[in-house]
Amino acid sequence: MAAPPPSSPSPPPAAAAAATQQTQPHPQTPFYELVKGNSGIEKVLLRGTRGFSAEVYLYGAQVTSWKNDHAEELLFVSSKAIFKPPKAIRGGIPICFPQFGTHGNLEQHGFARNRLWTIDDNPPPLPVNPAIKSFVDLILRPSDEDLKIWPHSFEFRLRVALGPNGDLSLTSRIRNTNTDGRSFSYTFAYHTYFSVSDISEVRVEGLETMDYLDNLKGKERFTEQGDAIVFESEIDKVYLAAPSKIAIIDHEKKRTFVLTKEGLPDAVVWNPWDKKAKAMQDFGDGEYKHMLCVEPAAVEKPITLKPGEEWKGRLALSAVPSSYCSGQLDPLKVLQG
Ligand SMILES: O=P(O)(O)OC[C@H]1O[C@@H](O)[C@H](O)[C@@H](O)[C@@H]1O
Repeated sequence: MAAPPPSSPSPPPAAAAAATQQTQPHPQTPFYELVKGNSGIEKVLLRGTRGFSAEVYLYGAQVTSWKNDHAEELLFVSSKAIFKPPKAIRGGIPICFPQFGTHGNLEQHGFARNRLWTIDDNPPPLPVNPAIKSFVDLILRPSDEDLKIWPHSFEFRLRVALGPNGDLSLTSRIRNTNTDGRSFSYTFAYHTYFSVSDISEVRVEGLETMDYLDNLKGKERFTEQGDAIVFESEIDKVYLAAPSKIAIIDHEKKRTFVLTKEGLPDAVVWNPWDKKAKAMQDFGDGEYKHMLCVEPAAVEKPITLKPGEEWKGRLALSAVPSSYCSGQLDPLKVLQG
């Protein structure tokens, strides 16, 4: 379903004003295409200017592709990913809601990532950059089965937008629609899998000196020491109160990913490394070398919403050439370009 291009017939003068209103693209008019993806599941294609593109599966509202103007894939999706329930798709940007990881009694990472979302063609207005022409709004409401495992009524709206410079943004709006007066609490993450040339050539800046919970050590709290984060073995850490900008610098590709997060205090960093990779059915043995998850999240302090309240959490991603000399620049200057 592609949004119609603005047409320009010559209506009679009296009808001209009304016709213009109907045919001019409103800034909120979504420009996307709906096509069949793997396993026959529908996916949304977003196409930006200069060849930028992104894909979003209705299954999990999961972004599975984000390409730059050279058609290079910027996100990692496993060659063994399974595109059907009940598994979440291994790669892209799964959404963890209403639980991150094992921080609660639900299945790992909650159920939003393995539910079928629908397109919301009439979402409540969201302030939008008028330069953004390619976006889609998706919505998830709980089914009767979901209400049995998490007895709360909610509306989860996700907007995925492709900016004029190829930036990708995800805006989540979660509303408590309980009619019995009850609040609910949840944890959340954008479980973003970045594609990297070689994990040993990658560093993450912005998280140094942060406190973190180490999932490999029973969620014990530690403080990161020293410089930027580099990778030599399995990592599974939840950095607490992380800055709003984090950079992933891929030296071999000469590419820097810049993540900007709002409403999401924490950031999870995960790479399974060789042993865990082998144990995962939907992940290739050597694929850990070519991916890194950096996941803007709200983990340590769950978010609580009273009935009628809405929360917003946003992630913006950009991929820029790194004109970066290791250790010689202030990371903040790198982040600000
Ligand atoms: O295999 P899953 O459920 O997608 O989870 C993958 C990983 O996701 C990370 O976010 C968690 O911190 C890890 O503990 C977990 O192993």
